[in-house]
Amino acid sequence: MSAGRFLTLEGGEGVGKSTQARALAAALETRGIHVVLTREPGGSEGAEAIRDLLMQGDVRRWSAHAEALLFAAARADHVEKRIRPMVDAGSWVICDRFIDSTRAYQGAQGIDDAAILALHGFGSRGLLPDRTLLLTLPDGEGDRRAQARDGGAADRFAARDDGFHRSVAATFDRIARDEADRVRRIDASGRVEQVTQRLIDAIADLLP
Ligand SMILES: Nc1ncnc2c1ncn2[C@@H]1O[C@H](COP(=O)(O)OP(=O)(O)O)[C@@H](O)[C@H]1O
Ligand SMILES: Cc1cn([C@H]2C[C@H](O)[C@@H](COP(=O)(O)OP(=O)(O)O)O2)c(=O)[nH]c1=O
Repeated sequence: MSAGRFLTLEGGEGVGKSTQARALAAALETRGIHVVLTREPGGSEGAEAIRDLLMQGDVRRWSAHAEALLFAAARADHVEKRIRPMVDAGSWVICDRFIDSTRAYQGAQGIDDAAILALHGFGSRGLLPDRTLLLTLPDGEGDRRAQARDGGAADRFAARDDGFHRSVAATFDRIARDEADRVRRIDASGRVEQVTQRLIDAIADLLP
């Protein structure tokens, strides 16, 4: 049995993460790879319960610190109950958002990167993906795609200003620069199939 792998997709809202997670899973399945598709927050029973706490209610329901702990707790459950067991069993796990989303989004709320990584070390034993694919679009393009998808429906996280989104994008960029072995920036413009091909090229060295 060949080794399992853990891949994550990251980027702002509407860049095409969930579309590409499905497309990449299908492309890998045609190569005979068993794929598990999952997402955060959520992905295991306990983590989905925490997702409901995070996504519903008033924008000010949680303090930034409480929110960082909830994301870390959800991830700890997801890693222990689902991600690690599936990778250990030889599957390729593709996760729509992971630790870099916490660093970007909770970082944009003033939570220190070192504190987020310390929580990840404790809760998820510091598990990092074999490869992280950071989808990028010009400013505003992801928002337009997300608005076309969601119409007026909004979760607790939708109503944030441009400064917040710029900070999120800047942190993703910094992580991609600092951790270039793990993280690859992918141009998410163009047709879905073109983007999927870029993703496959960016994991070519991991393929069996
Ligand atoms: N390459 C693409 N070109 C145009 N529209 C796209 C493309 N990829 C995804 N979309 C559409 O954009 C919207 C957001 O995509 P989605 O995969 O839900 O993004 P995310 O998971 O990053 O929020 C969806 O309506 C999706 O169908
Ligand atoms: C995983 C994760 C998500 N989030 C936020 C980002 C999104 O605004 C929100 C929900 O993510 P998601 O459902 O993936 O939204 P989208 O499809 O629009 O990308 O949760 C964090 O703030 N921290 C995290 O650790």
